[in-house]
Amino acid sequence: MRKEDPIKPRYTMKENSRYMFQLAWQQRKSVIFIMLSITFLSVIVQLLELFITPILLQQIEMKASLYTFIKWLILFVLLLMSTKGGLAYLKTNTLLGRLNIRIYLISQLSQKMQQTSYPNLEDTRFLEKYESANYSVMTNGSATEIFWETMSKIIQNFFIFVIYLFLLSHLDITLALLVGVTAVCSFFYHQRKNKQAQLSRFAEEKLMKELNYIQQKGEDFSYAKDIRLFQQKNWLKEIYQTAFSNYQKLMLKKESYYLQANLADIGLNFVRNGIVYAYLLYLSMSQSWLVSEFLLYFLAISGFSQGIQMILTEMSNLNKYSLDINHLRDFLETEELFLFEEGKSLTADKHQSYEISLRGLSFTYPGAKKATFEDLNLTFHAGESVAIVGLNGAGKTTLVKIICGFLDPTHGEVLLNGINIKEYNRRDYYRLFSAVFQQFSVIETTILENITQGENPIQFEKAKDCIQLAGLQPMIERLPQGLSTLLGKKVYEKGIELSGGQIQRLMLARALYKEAPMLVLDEPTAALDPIAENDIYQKYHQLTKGHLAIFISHRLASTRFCDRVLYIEEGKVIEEGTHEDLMQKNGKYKALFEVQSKYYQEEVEVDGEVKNESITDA
Ligand SMILES: Nc1ncnc2c1ncn2[C@@H]1O[C@H](COP(=O)(O)OP(=O)(O)OP(=O)(O)O)[C@@H](O)[C@H]1O
Repeated sequence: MRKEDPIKPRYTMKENSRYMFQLAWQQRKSVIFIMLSITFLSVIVQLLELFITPILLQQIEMKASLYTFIKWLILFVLLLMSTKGGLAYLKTNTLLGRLNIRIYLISQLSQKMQQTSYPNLEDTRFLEKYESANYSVMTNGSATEIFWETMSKIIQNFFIFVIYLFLLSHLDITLALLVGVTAVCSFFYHQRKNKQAQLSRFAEEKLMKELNYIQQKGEDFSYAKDIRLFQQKNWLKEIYQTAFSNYQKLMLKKESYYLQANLADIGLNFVRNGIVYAYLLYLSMSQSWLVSEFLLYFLAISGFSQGIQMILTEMSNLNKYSLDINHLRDFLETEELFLFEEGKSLTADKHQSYEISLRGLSFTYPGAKKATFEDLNLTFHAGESVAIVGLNGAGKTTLVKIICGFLDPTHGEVLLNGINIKEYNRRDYYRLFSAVFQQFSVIETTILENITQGENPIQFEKAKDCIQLAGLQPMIERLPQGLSTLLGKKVYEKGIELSGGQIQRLMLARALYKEAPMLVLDEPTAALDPIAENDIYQKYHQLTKGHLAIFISHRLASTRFCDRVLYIEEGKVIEEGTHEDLMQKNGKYKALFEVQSKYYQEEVEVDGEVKNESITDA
């Protein structure tokens, strides 16, 4: 479990501020200029507001003419109107720029998630880092956007502080000191309470995650059937309410800290103002000031004290935002386990031969007590098709993840034509594989784009061939929009939902379109009916000739098309050979095959007649 109090931040407040300025300089320079202009105009407004009443009052005291009085009044009103108008304009104008910077950071986060070394995605600490980083870009009030407002307030109040200090030091330095010291005291108290409230931040994030999770699952279409059938409504509601009530308790505690800090502030202000104003009154009486003079100093004192407090409060806010920016940078700068651009480059060439060897390979999942593989030695020869079979949990998918370079072995190595794959740019290595995995990744866009994966220009003829081979053609012909039909209903109202088998065919078409030199299929036909499965495996057999192809399938009919079958049990290859070899061996493979073949009876309708036929005998 993560510690509540964050460890020493990697970057200081100054470094994070510089980071934000550099980012704005690269992405949107106007954000910096507008922030400085807002600061300048805010100082002007504040000074105008300070001087307007004392100067007008002074005109009355000096019995100035009505013309002079009105002249001053109009001057102030015009100045105030133009600066405030300018301020309003700039504040609206800066929003888009700030949003742009935040959106740029969101895209950086998303890219890191999409491209990070695969094991990171299974690492809880990395995922937690992502959650924390996300917090700093989530809304308009998040650190990376609000930073500019805070920075502007700090600079603005610093100028106000200097101007007022100059004004007050002319009057009496004790007064300036008194205001300064009391403001600093109240700041430190505030700071302590803020820190206590901040401590609940990680617990808050965790509870928010839980609440969002339940809410999302409740709205997720793929859960809709189970929720109804298993009557999960009340159960989900109960989980949500428990999390919500914990969240409420936490918020109440947090608010109580803020309340205590605010009450202390009010008390301290009261005492300070009492002392300071009494002293000011004493000075004004002993030195026979004009009312306008008294008013000017009175306003200057409250402005000065407010200025100091604002600087300190905004510095404390900046510190808080800096911690958030730290989380963001920490995540973006998380070291990669694999080599990417720094690795040797590779080009996917479908005419080249590729051989993959596993040497002394052991693999243990992080936190697992038992190794999934221990000292495994295997070679997948160029051009052969290999079937990996075995019972649930034997390690088939893990093996494929290691071969494809998603997981690195804990010990031993994976060699590509004799060279450790760790030396290559991992992104280039991925180009060598076409794959269909158990979990589908359909993007809600057109059928064609799902197959061609953003390739530009699209090779229409190749796409059509792949559709034909994957057996999607009859389905597409029935759709009025054909290949341009949109998939899914989350984004497009007119999108269509595909059946499990149709999605599997779509994934096959996508894998074929990629035309990579090696093919990996992890349960590629699980959602297909036996006739379609048989048909597809026959096609694979022709398609993969000359290419290394690795199949994982629980349907043992598929193994007959393969040059070699590996039967895996508890991370070890216990039987190996052709289908015929293993049948002759009379071992576990044969036993499994016989259990299955009983069910492989199909009814094939030929010319209107229904015939019984066993696929396994075909
Ligand atoms: N991310 C993970 N973290 C920890 N253990 C895992 C992880 N993924 C898989 N395992 C474990 O590793 C073992 C092998 O799993 P794997 O998915 O490779 O088996 P499989 O042969 O593909 O199973 P199936 O036929 O059910 O798909 C199992 O005991 C599984 O619980």
